[in-house]
Amino acid sequence: MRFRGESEALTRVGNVPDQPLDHDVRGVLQIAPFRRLWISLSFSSLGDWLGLLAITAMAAELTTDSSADQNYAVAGVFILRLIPALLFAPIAGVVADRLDRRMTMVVTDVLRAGLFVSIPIVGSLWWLLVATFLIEALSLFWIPAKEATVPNLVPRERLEAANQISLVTAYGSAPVAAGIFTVLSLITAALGARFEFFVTHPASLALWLNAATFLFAAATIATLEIPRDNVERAKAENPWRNLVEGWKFVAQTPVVRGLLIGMLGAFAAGGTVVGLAPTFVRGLGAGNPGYGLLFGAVFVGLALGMLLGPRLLAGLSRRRLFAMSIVAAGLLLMVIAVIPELPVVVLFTVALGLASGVAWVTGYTLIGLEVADELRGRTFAFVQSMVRLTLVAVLAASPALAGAVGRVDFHPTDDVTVAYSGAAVVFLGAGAVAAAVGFFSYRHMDDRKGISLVRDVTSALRRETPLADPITSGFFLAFEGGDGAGKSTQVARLAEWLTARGHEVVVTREPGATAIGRRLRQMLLDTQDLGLSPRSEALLYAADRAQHVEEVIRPALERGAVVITDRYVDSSIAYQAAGRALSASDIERLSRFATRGLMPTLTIVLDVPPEVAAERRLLPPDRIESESMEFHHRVRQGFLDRAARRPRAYFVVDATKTPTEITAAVLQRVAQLMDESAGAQRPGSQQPEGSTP
Ligand SMILES: Nc1ncnc2c1ncn2[C@@H]1O[C@H](COP(=O)(O)OP(=O)(O)OP(=O)(O)O)[C@@H](O)[C@H]1O
Ligand SMILES: Cc1cn([C@H]2C[C@H](O)[C@@H](COP(=O)(O)O)O2)c(=O)[nH]c1=O
Repeated sequence: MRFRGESEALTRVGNVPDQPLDHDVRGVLQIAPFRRLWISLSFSSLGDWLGLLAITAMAAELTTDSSADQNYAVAGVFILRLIPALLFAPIAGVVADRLDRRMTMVVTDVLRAGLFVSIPIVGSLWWLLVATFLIEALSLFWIPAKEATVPNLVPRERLEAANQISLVTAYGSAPVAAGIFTVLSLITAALGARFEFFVTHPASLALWLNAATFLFAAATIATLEIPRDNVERAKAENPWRNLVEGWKFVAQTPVVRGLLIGMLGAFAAGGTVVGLAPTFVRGLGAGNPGYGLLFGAVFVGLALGMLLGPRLLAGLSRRRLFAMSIVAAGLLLMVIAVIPELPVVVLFTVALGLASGVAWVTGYTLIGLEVADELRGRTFAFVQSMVRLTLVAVLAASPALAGAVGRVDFHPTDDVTVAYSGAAVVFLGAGAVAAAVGFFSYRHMDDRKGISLVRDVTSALRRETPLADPITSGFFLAFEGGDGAGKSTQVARLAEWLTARGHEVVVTREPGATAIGRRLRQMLLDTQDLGLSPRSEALLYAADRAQHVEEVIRPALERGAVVITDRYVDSSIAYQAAGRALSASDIERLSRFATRGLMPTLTIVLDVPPEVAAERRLLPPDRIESESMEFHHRVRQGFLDRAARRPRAYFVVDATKTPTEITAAVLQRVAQLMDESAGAQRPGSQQPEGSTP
């Protein structure tokens, strides 16, 4: 089969979700199928941790010769847990995409249970190592099946909450497992007084309980219905092609590539911390207690990041949040490396964990949101195997690197020397690499180019309506000015000129370009005194604008048309803020809400003294035209002030000139703008930096 293009293989990309992401964890647990998957996951995770503790303990017990042999046996367990990822992860992805994911999870849970039961029964080191390898290989098939299932069970807006609870459960079950293991060890010791078996096999109870958790997990999802999309398409391929298609998809899709690179950078930095933390802490003069503190700090931060980060920045593009958190993690690691004070290091380590937690949960959410069901298993599996590969490489290389670097003395002044350990220097490098990777990832996958990141983050923190996705086609022009300035005349002339040059031109106006807008216009301009308050007036203009953008402007720009509007946001700032003396920032916020931040590329202001404009009037004045001259002077000043603040986005024309002179100036400016944009394809812009609607 031909490799399908990115657009087909990605689900609808929701950089700003239609509905805000819902982080109500209790709400997501009320979705019955997800709740069952989560219960199953909780038991499997508990089993995983318990299994790790029991197997490593038993490996040491089965090797009684010397402590060196015991260390090798335990290290062997860890290595055997990593190797299957390198061998089987790609196949596991194909299985997750082709086969029934529920069956995959049930079968792997049951087989893992059987293997755990067998370890104490066989009771030999070689079988323990073989079983460890097989268990890990089975987990590799279980993980992508589970990860790829979550998006099938919860609506898009709840996916992040589902990932948050899944990840927190997966890692939160570690201390629970440790507690259970301790209690079971005490029970085993007591049983050992009566049964010889428990003296020779002290980890058996833990391993059997562990087997029971896997059986329970399997039973929980045995009857779970998992809706699938396009699974037939994946099945129709031969498995080899499935595999190649998965790799191609990851390699050729910028967002997935960006995600992968970001995750690998983050894990490389994380691996460095894990590998070098003991030496680093020793360099700070703190021994094991300091190491424990640092270890705990990472996990506290991770939990906080997973739970709070995405909620705090709910309105921010997930791609941006992902890349930003990796950059932040890298920078924090650099700070940790250069500050030789344990309390400060612990504090920054919490922050580092927090940033990593955000990156982790966001990365998972992004894959779930953006990768189509039929490719999701392979994508998760690919990410998983690359992450493990990176971890192995970093864990192996970082101590050697730190050793090679050795102690570095830094002399800020002649009589002050600050000594950095090799570990600190490697931390510094790893942090710089992670920050650079995060930045690269940001550039690679940014879905809001042209929108200031600071602006996006601020509005997310303030819980403001997120700006809409940038429009990358069409051209958006607005005419503004007082009543009778000559806008309609110039709009018509410009439209004629552009049409003659082959553009699709949509001429529109405010208020009244839609059915709802026409009714609002009647209310707004009716000279009969309805007692309309300034605030109601502002809201009615904003309502007209929201409808206008949704129904007329956005669709036309998306078609690639040139939209020319006779009045837009600036009229509200000039009339309702300057004219009616309402707060300009209130009106700006209202307009931003109405337009989701869509602003013209160029606003042409026809400037004319109100007295001159009034003389041009042929019809009786409407409600607003009937306002006092002072009002109209404030309005004129309102337009001019706004244009003066952003001269590049405005073109002010002296509208006392003849219509022909004005047209010539307008055409020249528009032609110049279009020439400038020809290379860059400048669309209706999305609130360029520093602008407010
Ligand atoms: N530069 C000009 N000099 C003199 N008269 C003009 C000029 N431009 C337009 N006019 C005339 O002024 C009147 C108002 O023009 P036009 O309808 O284009 O203004 P407008 O800004 O759209 O008005 P409104 O805001 O009330 O809709 C028309 O009769 C038009 O022919
Ligand atoms: C969009 C907009 C308009 N107004 C005022 C300005 C004019 O007096 C009328 C519209 O009449 P026109 O003949 O179509 O120019 O409405 C306003 O006060 N606030 C606005 O946001």
